[in-house]
Amino acid sequence: MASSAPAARFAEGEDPQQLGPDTEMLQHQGWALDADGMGVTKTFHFKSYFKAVSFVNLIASESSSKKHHPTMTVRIGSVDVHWTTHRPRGLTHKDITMARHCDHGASLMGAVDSGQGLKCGPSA
Ligand SMILES: C[C@H](O)[C@H](O)[C@H]1CNC2=NC(N)=NC(=O)C2=N1
Repeated sequence: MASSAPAARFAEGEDPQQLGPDTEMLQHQGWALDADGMGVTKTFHFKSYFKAVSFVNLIASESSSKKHHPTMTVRIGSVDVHWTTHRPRGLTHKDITMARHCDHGASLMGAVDSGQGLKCGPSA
């Protein structure tokens, strides 16, 4: 059989009944499950580098207060955000809540569709 979509793997102590539908909702909002099902990633696009960095700072601020931190890659007009929980290992309600916070923050920061972000380089 060809490779199929990954299944979410929730950390011990989480409620899959609750988090299953929540994860599907995130996938409808453009979040992709990691191949191992233990994390989610989304790329947010912006019209300027300053907006991209401002978005990172918005997420950093909430991360500090919630003590839950993403891996973020900043490019000239986009930011990749990855959420997973290291301990206990797997996807948790914290990842879901923070991913939603990212979607909210991105719209406050004026995120745009992928084709409309600032680009740099030979293919720009
Ligand atoms: C003690 C501290 O709260 C923990 O180490 C936190 C810090 N930030 C974290 N962030 C993420 N993404 N996963 C974690 O398991 C995690 N643990």
